[in-house]
Amino acid sequence: MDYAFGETSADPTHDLNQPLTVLSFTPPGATLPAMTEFELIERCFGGWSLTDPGLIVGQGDDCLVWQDSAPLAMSIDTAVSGRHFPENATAEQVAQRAFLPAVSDLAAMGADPAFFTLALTLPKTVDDVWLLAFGRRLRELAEQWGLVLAGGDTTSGPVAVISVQVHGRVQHPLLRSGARPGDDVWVSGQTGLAAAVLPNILDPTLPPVPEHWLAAYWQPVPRIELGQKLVGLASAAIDVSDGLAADLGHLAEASGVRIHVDCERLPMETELRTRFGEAVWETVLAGGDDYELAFTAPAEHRETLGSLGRSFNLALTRIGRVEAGDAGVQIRHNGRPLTLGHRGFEHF
Ligand SMILES: Nc1ncnc2c1ncn2[C@@H]1O[C@H](COP(=O)(O)OP(=O)(O)O)[C@@H](O)[C@H]1O
Ligand SMILES: Cc1ncc(C[n+]2csc(CCOP(=O)(O)OP(=O)(O)O)c2C)c(N)n1
Ligand SMILES: [Mg+2]
Repeated sequence: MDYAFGETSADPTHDLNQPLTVLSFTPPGATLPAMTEFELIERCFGGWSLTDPGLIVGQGDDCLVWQDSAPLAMSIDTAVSGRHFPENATAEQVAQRAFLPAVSDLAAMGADPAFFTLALTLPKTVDDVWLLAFGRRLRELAEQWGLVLAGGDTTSGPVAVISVQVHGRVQHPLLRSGARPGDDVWVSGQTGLAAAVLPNILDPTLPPVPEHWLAAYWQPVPRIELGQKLVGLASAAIDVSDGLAADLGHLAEASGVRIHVDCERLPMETELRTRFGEAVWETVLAGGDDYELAFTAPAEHRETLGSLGRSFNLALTRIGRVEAGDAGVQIRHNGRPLTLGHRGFEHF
């Protein structure tokens, strides 16, 4: 397979409706620039300005060594070409799709970003132009979200596979297991946009969709600040990667509770409803790739959560309630149980 990453552009958010231009790949058989693997890694991933006193030994040795005063939350996520991002994604888009969902796991735990490691498997056809663009965008994101690149691993392989392990400080982690009967169920922002736009991502000849739908897929916003503010308010939290119904299901099982969701309460822009009709419920509840936070909280915190959302200019919507009963999620639409064809993304 010819590996096709896209052209690099100065502004990765620019004109997301345009089809991606594919280029800048060394054709099979052509010679790569005379730079060794180590020189390339050093040029792309070395000398980043963001640093932290906790990093005692960084890139260049067999292990990194980190010392921290607080407990660290750690999570690893893998992004696979053709599975988590399309094969023709640009270098910048690949950086975004690999990094931002990983950071979202820190948000779900209420953790404060500290550092990350990066495991890269790349096809041999990747050239230095691609790698430099990938490194540049990753560096911007790392600075924006406050994660020091502390180490990693680079190999070749048949397709691009990028693993990002994130580490964040957390004294009182938000867990999936704290939901209690009587709690409210909340979600941040709006789910369904990234899933709604996936067909257009895979086939750019489809009619254009709103820019912010494309941005929801290409540049999800980890809810780091919200996660930290939820410590002490939320009883349980999870980030929505697979689908709202599936991820609330994980939370319900971990907490041993029954979660009821009212479709009428789900935050949803009119355009989504108009385009998808009745299929909208599956998009919003089972689409995935949202990276919003779903959480539970005692009813006494309703007002505080309302003003918290307003202070961030981020919708926080009460979408249901927690009850005692068999662990799981019950969805109701117009007072009747709604059965979805599926509840979220599954790899196998
Ligand atoms: N290959 C694995 N080895 C050990 N633990 C795993 C593995 N894959 C997933 N897990 C654990 O299962 C839990 C759920 O994983 P996952 O669905 O990937 O969570 P998330 O959506 O937060 O990334 C996590 O606690 C994770 O550490
Ligand atoms: C090209 C492409 N096809 C399909 C999807 C949809 N998709 C792939 S993985 C996934 C779920 C999230 O990924 P996963 O590896 O399960 O993340 P985790 O739950 O571990 O955070 C979704 C919705 C996508 N993002 N890109
Ligand atoms: Mg994971």
